[in-house]
Amino acid sequence: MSQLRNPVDVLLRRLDPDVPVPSYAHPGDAGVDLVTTEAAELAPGERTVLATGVSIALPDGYAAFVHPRSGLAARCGLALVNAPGTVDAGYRGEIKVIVVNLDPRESVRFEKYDRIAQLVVQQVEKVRFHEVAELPGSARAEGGFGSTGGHAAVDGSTGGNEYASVGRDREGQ
Ligand SMILES: O=c1ccn([C@H]2C[C@H](O)[C@@H](COP(=O)(O)OP(=O)(O)OP(=O)(O)O)O2)c(=O)[nH]1
Ligand SMILES: [Mg+2]
Repeated sequence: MSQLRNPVDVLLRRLDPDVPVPSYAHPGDAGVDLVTTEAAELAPGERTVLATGVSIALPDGYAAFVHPRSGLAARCGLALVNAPGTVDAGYRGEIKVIVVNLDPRESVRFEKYDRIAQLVVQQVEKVRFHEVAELPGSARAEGGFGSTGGHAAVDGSTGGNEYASVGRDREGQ
């Protein structure tokens, strides 16, 4: 693998000596894979919290985000309940992955040290909130939750149509 450009140094502790130190599979990758230290089987609809065997100390101003692996999502219907999970810079505990089997029929089985998620480290801004009585205007104003059209509103109404489907996004164009 070629050298990474200006990598950020992150201290990592292995809580299980057989867990690999996470590394990028390709130089341009955004995430490093995390493994699980426990075998598990998830029935359809079942969720569990899996240990990864690592804890980290991120520099201040950074956070790590636990993202799903798309291969597992596509093949097994595996999702992360809280995707993306947020690992705070000050968190020193073991990184955990909250998985759910969204497949309606098949169980998902993990063996020890299977790669189950990926960790993306990013810089995060800190903000100061200033309370005001009125916010400045904008083109979007308060429009949201489907205000640009093409799908059902969140209140359950279908905007005058008898059905709601993602396909209406295409039909409306
Ligand atoms: O997928 C995740 C999400 C979070 N965490 C850890 C790191 C994070 O710093 C801590 C707290 O996460 P979060 O703030 O999302 O959870 P909370 O329910 O708000 O807990 P807390 O009250 O401790 O902030 O839990 C994980 O290991 N995996
Ligand atoms: Mg929190």
